[in-house]
Amino acid sequence: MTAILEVERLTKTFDGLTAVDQISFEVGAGEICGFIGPNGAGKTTTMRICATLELPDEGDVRIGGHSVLEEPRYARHRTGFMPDHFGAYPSTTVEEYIDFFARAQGLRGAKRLSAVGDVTEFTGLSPLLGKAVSGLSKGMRQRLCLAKTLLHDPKLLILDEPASGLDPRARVELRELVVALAELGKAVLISSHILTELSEICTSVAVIELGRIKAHGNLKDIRARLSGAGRAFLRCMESPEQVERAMAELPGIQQLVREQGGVSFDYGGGDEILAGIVTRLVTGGLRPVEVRQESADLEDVFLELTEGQVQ
Ligand SMILES: Nc1ncnc2c1ncn2[C@@H]1O[C@H](COP(=O)(O)OP(=O)(O)OP(=O)(O)O)[C@@H](O)[C@H]1O
Repeated sequence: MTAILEVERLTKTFDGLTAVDQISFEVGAGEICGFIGPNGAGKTTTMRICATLELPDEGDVRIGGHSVLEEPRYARHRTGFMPDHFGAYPSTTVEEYIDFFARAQGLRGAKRLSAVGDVTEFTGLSPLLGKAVSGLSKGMRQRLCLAKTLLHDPKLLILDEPASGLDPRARVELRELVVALAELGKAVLISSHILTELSEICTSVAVIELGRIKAHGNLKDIRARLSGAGRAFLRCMESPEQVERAMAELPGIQQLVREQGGVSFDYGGGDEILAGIVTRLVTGGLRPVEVRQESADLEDVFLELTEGQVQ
Protein backbone atom coordinates (compact mmCIF):
# COMPACT_ATOMS: atom_id res chain seq x y z
CA MET A 1 0.00 0.00 0.00
CA THR A 2 1.33 3.45 -0.94
CA ALA A 3 0.89 5.81 1.99
CA ILE A 4 -0.62 9.07 0.79
CA LEU A 5 -1.06 10.54 4.28
CA GLU A 6 1.59 9.99 6.95
CA VAL A 7 1.02 11.57 10.35
CA GLU A 8 4.27 11.49 12.31
CA ARG A 9 4.43 12.06 16.09
CA LEU A 10 2.12 15.05 15.85
CA THR A 11 1.62 17.21 18.93
CA LYS A 12 -0.49 20.35 19.36
CA THR A 13 -1.24 22.28 22.52
CA PHE A 14 -3.66 25.14 23.14
CA ASP A 15 -2.91 27.23 26.25
CA GLY A 16 -1.37 24.29 28.07
CA LEU A 17 -4.01 21.79 26.93
CA THR A 18 -2.51 18.98 24.84
CA ALA A 19 -5.13 18.50 22.15
CA VAL A 20 -2.98 16.11 20.09
CA ASP A 21 -0.23 14.11 21.75
CA GLN A 22 2.48 12.39 19.69
CA ILE A 23 0.09 10.72 17.28
CA SER A 24 1.17 8.71 14.25
CA PHE A 25 -0.83 6.86 11.61
CA GLU A 26 -1.00 6.40 7.83
CA VAL A 27 -3.67 6.28 5.16
CA GLY A 28 -2.94 4.66 1.80
CA ALA A 29 -4.27 5.13 -1.71
CA GLY A 30 -7.77 3.66 -2.04
CA GLU A 31 -8.11 3.35 1.74
CA ILE A 32 -10.96 4.80 3.81
CA CYS A 33 -9.71 5.38 7.34
CA GLY A 34 -12.37 6.10 9.95
CA PHE A 35 -11.07 8.61 12.50
CA ILE A 36 -13.07 8.07 15.65
CA GLY A 37 -12.94 9.37 19.18
CA PRO A 38 -15.09 11.02 21.83
CA ASN A 39 -15.87 14.76 21.76
CA GLY A 40 -12.72 16.83 22.20
CA ALA A 41 -10.41 13.86 21.43
CA GLY A 42 -8.37 15.83 18.90
CA LYS A 43 -9.84 14.74 15.56
CA THR A 44 -10.56 18.19 14.12
CA THR A 45 -7.22 19.55 15.33
CA THR A 46 -5.38 16.68 13.60
CA MET A 47 -7.37 17.14 10.41
CA ARG A 48 -6.77 20.89 10.38
CA ILE A 49 -3.01 20.34 10.73
CA CYS A 50 -3.12 17.82 7.85
CA ALA A 51 -4.97 20.44 5.80
CA THR A 52 -2.30 23.09 6.64
CA LEU A 53 -4.83 25.22 8.55
CA GLU A 54 -3.02 24.81 11.86
CA LEU A 55 0.65 24.38 12.74
CA PRO A 56 1.78 21.57 15.04
CA ASP A 57 4.08 22.18 18.02
CA GLU A 58 5.96 18.99 17.21
CA GLY A 59 5.92 16.29 14.55
CA ASP A 60 4.99 16.52 10.91
CA VAL A 61 2.49 15.34 8.31
CA ARG A 62 3.58 14.04 4.91
CA ILE A 63 1.28 14.06 1.94
CA GLY A 64 2.56 12.03 -0.98
CA GLY A 65 5.90 12.03 0.86
CA HIS A 66 6.11 15.85 1.13
CA SER A 67 6.07 17.66 4.48
CA VAL A 68 3.14 20.02 5.10
CA LEU A 69 5.52 22.23 7.09
CA GLU A 70 8.18 22.49 4.40
CA GLU A 71 5.90 22.42 1.34
CA PRO A 72 2.42 23.61 2.37
CA ARG A 73 1.48 24.61 -1.19
CA TYR A 74 2.28 21.12 -2.47
CA ALA A 75 0.13 19.65 0.31
CA ARG A 76 -2.79 21.97 -0.46
CA HIS A 77 -2.77 21.00 -4.12
CA ARG A 78 -3.09 17.35 -3.19
CA THR A 79 -5.54 17.65 -0.31
CA GLY A 80 -9.28 18.25 -0.26
CA PHE A 81 -10.53 19.24 3.19
CA MET A 82 -14.22 19.22 4.00
CA PRO A 83 -14.69 20.98 7.35
CA ASP A 84 -17.54 20.18 9.74
CA HIS A 85 -19.03 23.63 9.16
CA PHE A 86 -18.80 25.86 6.13
CA GLY A 87 -20.18 29.25 5.23
CA ALA A 88 -21.58 30.59 1.97
CA TYR A 89 -23.21 33.88 1.00
CA PRO A 90 -26.93 32.99 0.93
CA SER A 91 -27.69 34.69 -2.41
CA THR A 92 -24.90 32.77 -4.19
CA THR A 93 -26.09 30.06 -6.57
CA VAL A 94 -24.64 26.56 -6.61
CA GLU A 95 -22.83 27.32 -9.87
CA GLU A 96 -21.41 30.62 -8.59
CA TYR A 97 -20.22 28.96 -5.41
CA ILE A 98 -18.39 26.14 -7.19
CA ASP A 99 -17.07 28.48 -9.86
CA PHE A 100 -15.69 30.83 -7.21
CA PHE A 101 -13.67 28.02 -5.65
CA ALA A 102 -12.55 26.76 -9.06
CA ARG A 103 -11.09 30.24 -9.72
CA ALA A 104 -9.50 30.24 -6.27
CA GLN A 105 -7.85 26.93 -7.21
CA GLY A 106 -6.32 28.71 -10.20
CA LEU A 107 -8.39 26.81 -12.78
CA ARG A 108 -8.94 28.84 -15.94
CA GLY A 109 -11.01 28.64 -19.14
CA ALA A 110 -11.98 25.20 -20.43
CA LYS A 111 -10.24 23.49 -17.51
CA ARG A 112 -12.43 25.39 -15.04
CA LEU A 113 -15.62 24.62 -16.96
CA SER A 114 -14.75 20.95 -17.14
CA ALA A 115 -13.81 20.75 -13.41
CA VAL A 116 -17.07 22.48 -12.38
CA GLY A 117 -19.03 20.15 -14.68
CA ASP A 118 -17.27 17.03 -13.36
CA VAL A 119 -17.73 17.75 -9.65
CA THR A 120 -21.35 18.88 -9.97
CA GLU A 121 -22.16 15.77 -11.97
CA PHE A 122 -20.33 13.47 -9.55
CA THR A 123 -22.18 14.93 -6.56
CA GLY A 124 -25.55 15.00 -8.34
CA LEU A 125 -25.80 18.79 -8.23
CA SER A 126 -26.05 19.39 -12.00
CA PRO A 127 -29.85 19.96 -11.92
CA LEU A 128 -29.43 22.54 -9.12
CA LEU A 129 -26.79 24.83 -10.65
CA GLY A 130 -29.08 27.88 -10.67
CA LYS A 131 -30.45 27.33 -7.18
CA ALA A 132 -29.50 29.68 -4.31
CA VAL A 133 -27.27 28.04 -1.71
CA SER A 134 -29.67 29.32 0.98
CA GLY A 135 -32.42 27.14 -0.53
CA LEU A 136 -30.44 23.89 -0.35
CA SER A 137 -31.30 21.13 2.11
CA LYS A 138 -28.61 20.07 4.58
CA GLY A 139 -27.77 17.01 2.44
CA MET A 140 -27.42 19.12 -0.68
CA ARG A 141 -25.23 21.63 1.19
CA GLN A 142 -22.95 18.76 2.22
CA ARG A 143 -22.78 17.67 -1.43
CA LEU A 144 -21.94 21.24 -2.39
CA CYS A 145 -19.09 21.31 0.11
CA LEU A 146 -17.85 17.94 -1.16
CA ALA A 147 -18.04 19.19 -4.75
CA LYS A 148 -15.91 22.20 -3.84
CA THR A 149 -13.45 19.89 -2.06
CA LEU A 150 -13.01 17.77 -5.22
CA LEU A 151 -12.42 20.59 -7.71
CA HIS A 152 -8.64 20.21 -7.91
CA ASP A 153 -8.85 16.39 -8.03
CA PRO A 154 -6.96 15.88 -4.75
CA LYS A 155 -5.24 12.58 -3.94
CA LEU A 156 -6.17 12.89 -0.26
CA LEU A 157 -9.60 13.69 1.14
CA ILE A 158 -10.04 14.80 4.73
CA LEU A 159 -13.72 14.75 5.64
CA ASP A 160 -14.64 16.08 9.09
CA GLU A 161 -18.06 14.74 10.11
CA PRO A 162 -19.46 14.91 6.56
CA ALA A 163 -22.61 12.98 7.50
CA SER A 164 -23.55 15.06 10.52
CA GLY A 165 -27.18 16.16 10.43
CA LEU A 166 -28.05 14.18 7.30
CA ASP A 167 -31.18 12.05 7.00
CA PRO A 168 -30.75 8.29 6.37
CA ARG A 169 -31.07 8.56 2.57
CA ALA A 170 -28.60 11.45 2.35
CA ARG A 171 -26.17 9.48 4.56
CA VAL A 172 -26.37 6.44 2.31
CA GLU A 173 -25.80 8.66 -0.74
CA LEU A 174 -22.81 10.36 0.87
CA ARG A 175 -21.37 6.98 1.82
CA GLU A 176 -21.68 5.83 -1.79
CA LEU A 177 -19.84 8.94 -2.97
CA VAL A 178 -17.02 8.31 -0.47
CA VAL A 179 -16.68 4.68 -1.58
CA ALA A 180 -16.64 5.78 -5.23
CA LEU A 181 -13.84 8.25 -4.44
CA ALA A 182 -11.76 5.54 -2.73
CA GLU A 183 -12.30 3.30 -5.75
CA LEU A 184 -10.76 6.07 -7.83
CA GLY A 185 -7.63 5.58 -5.71
CA LYS A 186 -8.03 8.51 -3.33
CA ALA A 187 -6.95 8.17 0.29
CA VAL A 188 -9.81 9.16 2.61
CA LEU A 189 -9.61 10.18 6.27
CA ILE A 190 -13.16 10.53 7.57
CA SER A 191 -14.45 11.32 11.05
CA SER A 192 -17.92 10.53 12.31
CA HIS A 193 -19.72 9.81 15.55
CA ILE A 194 -22.06 7.44 13.71
CA LEU A 195 -19.95 4.33 14.03
CA THR A 196 -22.26 1.88 12.29
CA GLU A 197 -22.02 4.08 9.27
CA LEU A 198 -18.23 4.15 9.28
CA SER A 199 -17.88 0.41 9.83
CA GLU A 200 -19.70 -0.24 6.56
CA ILE A 201 -17.25 1.71 4.44
CA CYS A 202 -13.94 1.93 6.32
CA THR A 203 -11.01 -0.25 5.40
CA SER A 204 -9.17 0.87 8.55
CA VAL A 205 -9.77 2.91 11.70
CA ALA A 206 -7.73 5.20 13.91
CA VAL A 207 -9.16 5.51 17.41
CA ILE A 208 -8.15 8.64 19.33
CA GLU A 209 -8.83 9.71 22.91
CA LEU A 210 -7.39 12.61 24.90
CA GLY A 211 -5.14 13.36 21.94
CA ARG A 212 -3.58 9.88 21.81
CA ILE A 213 -4.04 7.11 19.27
CA LYS A 214 -5.49 4.09 21.07
CA ALA A 215 -5.46 1.78 18.06
CA HIS A 216 -4.89 1.98 14.33
CA GLY A 217 -5.35 -0.58 11.60
CA ASN A 218 -7.79 -3.01 10.12
CA LEU A 219 -10.94 -3.34 12.27
CA LYS A 220 -10.80 -7.15 12.32
CA ASP A 221 -7.17 -7.13 13.50
CA ILE A 222 -7.88 -4.56 16.22
CA ARG A 223 -10.79 -6.64 17.50
CA ALA A 224 -8.69 -9.81 17.46
CA ARG A 225 -5.92 -7.98 19.35
CA LEU A 226 -8.36 -6.70 21.95
CA SER A 227 -10.19 -9.88 22.74
CA GLY A 228 -7.68 -12.33 21.30
CA ALA A 229 -10.61 -13.84 19.42
CA GLY A 230 -12.40 -13.79 16.14
CA ARG A 231 -16.05 -14.71 15.67
CA ALA A 232 -17.40 -16.96 12.95
CA PHE A 233 -20.62 -18.53 11.73
CA LEU A 234 -20.69 -22.14 10.54
CA ARG A 235 -23.51 -24.06 8.87
CA CYS A 236 -23.21 -27.72 7.91
CA MET A 237 -25.35 -30.26 6.09
CA GLU A 238 -25.86 -31.80 9.53
CA SER A 239 -28.17 -30.27 12.14
CA PRO A 240 -26.96 -27.37 14.34
CA GLU A 241 -27.28 -29.75 17.34
CA GLN A 242 -24.80 -32.20 15.74
CA VAL A 243 -22.44 -29.33 14.88
CA GLU A 244 -22.69 -28.03 18.43
CA ARG A 245 -21.88 -31.48 19.85
CA ALA A 246 -18.85 -31.86 17.56
CA MET A 247 -17.58 -28.39 18.41
CA ALA A 248 -17.95 -28.94 22.14
CA GLU A 249 -15.04 -31.38 21.88
CA LEU A 250 -12.71 -28.84 20.26
CA PRO A 251 -10.43 -26.62 22.37
CA GLY A 252 -10.60 -22.81 22.32
CA ILE A 253 -14.25 -22.48 21.25
CA GLN A 254 -16.29 -19.99 23.29
CA GLN A 255 -19.69 -18.29 23.25
CA LEU A 256 -21.17 -20.98 21.02
CA VAL A 257 -24.78 -20.20 20.07
CA ARG A 258 -27.16 -21.80 17.58
CA GLU A 259 -28.58 -19.42 14.99
CA GLN A 260 -29.80 -19.32 11.38
CA GLY A 261 -29.56 -23.09 10.98
CA GLY A 262 -25.91 -23.13 12.12
CA VAL A 263 -23.70 -22.01 15.01
CA SER A 264 -21.79 -18.81 15.85
CA PHE A 265 -18.72 -18.96 18.05
CA ASP A 266 -15.59 -17.16 19.23
CA TYR A 267 -12.29 -18.83 18.42
CA GLY A 268 -8.92 -17.92 19.87
CA GLY A 269 -7.05 -16.36 16.98
CA GLY A 270 -6.83 -15.70 13.27
CA ASP A 271 -7.40 -17.46 9.94
CA GLU A 272 -5.07 -20.40 10.74
CA ILE A 273 -7.04 -21.30 13.86
CA LEU A 274 -10.39 -21.11 12.06
CA ALA A 275 -9.07 -23.23 9.17
CA GLY A 276 -7.85 -25.81 11.74
CA ILE A 277 -11.29 -25.96 13.38
CA VAL A 278 -13.04 -26.51 10.06
CA THR A 279 -10.53 -29.18 9.03
CA ARG A 280 -11.08 -31.10 12.29
CA LEU A 281 -14.84 -30.95 11.84
CA VAL A 282 -14.54 -32.26 8.28
CA THR A 283 -12.23 -35.06 9.48
CA GLY A 284 -14.88 -35.89 12.07
CA GLY A 285 -17.47 -36.36 9.33
CA LEU A 286 -19.25 -32.98 9.21
CA ARG A 287 -19.94 -31.35 5.84
CA PRO A 288 -19.69 -27.53 6.05
CA VAL A 289 -21.72 -25.53 3.50
CA GLU A 290 -21.13 -22.04 4.91
CA VAL A 291 -18.22 -20.62 6.92
CA ARG A 292 -18.30 -16.87 7.53
CA GLN A 293 -16.08 -14.68 9.68
CA GLU A 294 -18.33 -12.15 11.36
CA SER A 295 -17.33 -8.55 10.90
CA ALA A 296 -16.07 -6.79 13.98
CA ASP A 297 -18.48 -4.37 15.55
CA LEU A 298 -16.94 -0.89 15.50
CA GLU A 299 -19.07 0.23 18.42
CA ASP A 300 -17.75 -2.62 20.63
CA VAL A 301 -14.16 -1.84 19.65
CA PHE A 302 -14.69 1.85 20.35
CA LEU A 303 -16.24 1.23 23.77
CA GLU A 304 -13.48 -1.22 24.71
CA LEU A 305 -10.71 1.15 23.69
CA THR A 306 -11.99 4.45 25.03
CA GLU A 307 -13.03 5.48 28.51
CA GLY A 308 -15.12 8.50 27.56
CA GLN A 309 -12.69 10.92 29.18
CA VAL A 310 -12.82 14.56 28.11
CA GLN A 311 -10.44 17.44 28.83
N1 LIG B 1 -8.41 26.93 18.80
C1 LIG B 1 -8.48 26.30 19.98
N2 LIG B 1 -8.20 26.94 21.13
C2 LIG B 1 -8.22 26.30 22.33
N3 LIG B 1 -8.55 25.01 22.47
C3 LIG B 1 -8.85 24.31 21.37
C4 LIG B 1 -8.84 24.92 20.07
N4 LIG B 1 -9.17 23.97 19.15
C5 LIG B 1 -9.39 22.83 19.84
N5 LIG B 1 -9.21 23.04 21.16
C6 LIG B 1 -9.32 22.01 22.23
O1 LIG B 1 -8.57 20.91 21.83
C7 LIG B 1 -9.23 19.68 22.18
C8 LIG B 1 -9.45 18.85 20.93
O2 LIG B 1 -10.44 19.49 20.13
P1 LIG B 1 -10.90 18.94 18.71
O3 LIG B 1 -11.87 19.92 18.15
O4 LIG B 1 -9.70 18.62 17.91
O5 LIG B 1 -11.63 17.58 19.12
P2 LIG B 1 -12.61 16.64 18.28
O6 LIG B 1 -12.13 15.25 18.51
O7 LIG B 1 -12.69 17.10 16.88
O8 LIG B 1 -13.99 16.86 19.02
P3 LIG B 1 -15.52 16.75 18.50
O9 LIG B 1 -15.78 15.30 18.26
O10 LIG B 1 -16.29 17.27 19.67
O11 LIG B 1 -15.63 17.59 17.27
C9 LIG B 1 -10.52 20.10 22.88
O12 LIG B 1 -10.30 20.07 24.27
C10 LIG B 1 -10.75 21.50 22.39
O13 LIG B 1 -11.46 22.26 23.34
